[in-house]
Amino acid sequence: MASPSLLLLGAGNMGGALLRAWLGKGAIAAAKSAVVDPNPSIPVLELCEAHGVAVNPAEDPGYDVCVLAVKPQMFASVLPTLDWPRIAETLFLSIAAGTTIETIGHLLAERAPGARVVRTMPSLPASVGRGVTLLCEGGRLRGGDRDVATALMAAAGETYWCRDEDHLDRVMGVTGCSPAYVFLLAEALTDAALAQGVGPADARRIAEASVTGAAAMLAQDGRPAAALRRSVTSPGGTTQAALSVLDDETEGLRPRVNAAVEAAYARARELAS
Ligand SMILES: NC(=O)C1=CN([C@@H]2O[C@H](COP(=O)(O)OP(=O)(O)OC[C@H]3O[C@@H](n4cnc5c(N)ncnc54)[C@H](O)[C@@H]3O)[C@@H](O)[C@H]2O)C=CC1
Ligand SMILES: O=C(O)[C@@H]1CCC=N1
Repeated sequence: MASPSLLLLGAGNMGGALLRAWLGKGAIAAAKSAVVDPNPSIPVLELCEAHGVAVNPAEDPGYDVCVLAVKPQMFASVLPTLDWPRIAETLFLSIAAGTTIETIGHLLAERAPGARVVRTMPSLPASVGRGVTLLCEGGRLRGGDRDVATALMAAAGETYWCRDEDHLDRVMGVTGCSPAYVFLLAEALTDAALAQGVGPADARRIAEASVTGAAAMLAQDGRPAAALRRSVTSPGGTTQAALSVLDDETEGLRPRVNAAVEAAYARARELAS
C-alpha cells in the first residue's frame, strides 16, 4: 500500500510523538488523514496545520488505518462511538497498555465486526525517530496488514513483532516504559551533583550531558554496552568502586530493573482485566 490515510484517535504524549514521526517521514497520506482529540496541544495543531492534516473533522471520509491512542481507561466509552464510511475495512492499531485484541474487537463489533486489530507498544523517543515499538496480532490480519503496521512503526524507530499478547505485555517494561528509567537516571545524577555542591543549573547540565553522551556513544560506537562499560572502568579505580554499589548482585541495578519489568507486566495484566 502507498502511504495510508490514517485517523489518529488521541494526540497526547504518545499519539503526538507518532504523528510527528509519520509526518516527518511521509509515512501517512497527510491530506487524507485526521486527528481526533477534544484537547489537542498547540504543537499538535501546528504540526497538523503545517502538513494539512484535518483536526476533529466534521465529516470522516474513511481511513485505511485507525490508531487508537487514548488512555486504556477510555476505550470502553470511545470505541463503540467510532464510525466512518467502510469502517469494517479499516485496519486498527492500538497503542494502549494492557487492553487486549479481544476486548478491542468486542468494543468495535457493532460497526466493524471482525475488525483487524494490531496491538502495538511504542515508546516516546518516537518523537525523534528513535522509538522502539513492539507489535502483535490476533490472527485476523489480511495479506499486507502486517507490512502496513510494520512500515508505520518503523517510521518511528525500531520494531519487534512479539509472538503473542502475553509476550508483548512481558517485554513492554523493557521498551515502552524504559525511557522513564533513563530520565530517572538523569534526575538521580542531577540530585547527586547537587549533593556534591554543584549549583542547580550546572547540576542538570552536566548530569543530562552525561546521559546523552553515553547514549550517543552506545548508538554510534558499535561495541555492546558491556564493552563500553568496561572501557570506563579502570581496574581498582573510581568507577569500579561506584559499580560495586550500583551493580550489586542482589540490590543493584540489574535485579531492580528486572523487578521493574515484572511490575510493568503485572500492571498490564491488571489493565487487561
Ligand atoms: N506515554 C507513553 O510513553 C506511552 C503511552 N502509551 C499508550 O498511549 C496511550 C496514550 O497515552 P499518553 O499519550 O501518554 O496519554 P495522554 O494523556 O498524553 O494522551 C491522551 C490523549 O487523548 C485525548 N483524548 C481524551 N479523550 C479523547 C476522546 N474521547 N477522543 C480522542 N482523544 C481523546 C486527550 O486529550 C489526550 O490528548 C495510552 O493508551 C498509553 O498506554 C504507549 C506507549 C508509551
Ligand atoms: O505508563 C504507561 O502505561 C504507558 C505505557 C508504556 C509507557 N507509558
